[in-house]
Amino acid sequence: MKLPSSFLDNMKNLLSDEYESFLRTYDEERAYGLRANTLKISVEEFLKISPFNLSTINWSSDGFYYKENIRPAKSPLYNAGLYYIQEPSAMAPVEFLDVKRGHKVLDLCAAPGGKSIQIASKLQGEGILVTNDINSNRVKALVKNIEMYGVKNVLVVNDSPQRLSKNFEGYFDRILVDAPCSGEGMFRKDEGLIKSWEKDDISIYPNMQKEILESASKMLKVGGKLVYSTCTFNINENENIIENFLKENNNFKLLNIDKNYGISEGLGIKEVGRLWPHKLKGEGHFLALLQKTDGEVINHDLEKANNKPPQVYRDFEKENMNISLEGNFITINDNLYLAPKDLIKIKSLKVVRTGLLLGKIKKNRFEPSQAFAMVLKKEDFKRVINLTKDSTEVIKYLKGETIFVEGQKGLNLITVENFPIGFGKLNGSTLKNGYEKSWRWI
Ligand SMILES: C[S@@+](CC[C@H](N)C(=O)[O-])C[C@H]1O[C@@H](n2cnc3c(N)ncnc32)[C@H](O)[C@@H]1O
Repeated sequence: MKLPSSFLDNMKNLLSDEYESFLRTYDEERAYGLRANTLKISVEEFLKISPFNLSTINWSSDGFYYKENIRPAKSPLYNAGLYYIQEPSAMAPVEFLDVKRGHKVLDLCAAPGGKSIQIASKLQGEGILVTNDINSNRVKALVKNIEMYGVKNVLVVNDSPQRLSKNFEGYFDRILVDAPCSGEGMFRKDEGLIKSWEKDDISIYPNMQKEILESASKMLKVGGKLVYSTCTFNINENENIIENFLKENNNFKLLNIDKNYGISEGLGIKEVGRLWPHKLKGEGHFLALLQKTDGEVINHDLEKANNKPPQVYRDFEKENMNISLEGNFITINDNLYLAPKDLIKIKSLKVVRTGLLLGKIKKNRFEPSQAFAMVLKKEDFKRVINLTKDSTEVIKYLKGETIFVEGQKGLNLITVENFPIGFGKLNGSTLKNGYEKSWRWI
């Protein structure tokens, strides 16, 4: 791997005695990780059905290393949203955010959504997750992941931190700022990033990070906690950002990150955490935990809750389901959503998902969405066709092909090893494939 000489000079300056040992990591295998999605499966149950050889990641409650030769995205269990593939050190920021059930949490720079899903699994369906990214292309991946992993209590937003801060002043218990950065910790994972690092002007990041953190801080409640993280080694994007922020915001204090599992002190700041590839099995991350100690307490106007769904939706439930959903139903452009509770009135923000997208209201019927299938349990649906993870049928289903199976006529929930992956309509033994087109295997 050919690393830019200016990068190596910077690292030598930062690491002095440790530089040689850091440099050697580029000749070693990188770390591969995945996290069980505890919204759908417990860690114990996951380990029972997982076909992979896994070992524990110490700083994560549900994260595991896997070996390079395994391709976990090629198992149908992945499409059931049972695990997320995530670089091991990227699992640390949410572990230190101290998210509790019922919290209101913001993930401000969220796409493609690995850390949002991790936050959602800590919330376990209680409270609310607002997940945002400014980049409209990357938001598409964020939406897909939110849906595939079965997150319901969510607002997906595609807007700027500044505009968000006008809506959510003093609203959140927890905020994650996983900031855009020069990505120096990603070189082993993606060599293409070395070229971008050389080509791009990385000096733009500190100002961008400063502005994002400033907007984020306005949205935190008094007493609330914020994690600022990056996947770069550059001190200007890490310790210096925090030092400068604390100088300008004396209503914030820095909390200590426990230095277990090979996590190190920061450069010149003891409280922050550094995950170095030469000190633990991970590609590298920086994280700082801040708490707001003082500020204005804001009361927000809440949206009217408990809107009823249209009758066609209730008819659909009666015909197909063993459960009936309760909550606040909202229709936007013929799309029916189950909105999160305690939603505040939103003014002029680009919201792409207001809770769970249940489906489309057509003239006199309701058509369920892929996202709806992904939040169900097999016992919620009247007709279920279960496929085994190693069957040719499940692969064909994921490719969008017609399959031939036994079952009851009508709309069926299709499951793999009893975990939902989508819908299909059975007529005789022919299953019309309902798997979302944009999710299909190619
Ligand atoms: C490090 S990545 C986030 C990774 C993500 N947290 C995850 O775990 O999957 C940083 C993200 O910040 C987004 N971004 C860049 N500028 C931003 C801004 N001003 N406000 C919000 N997001 C921004 C980028 O589009 C990018 O998706």
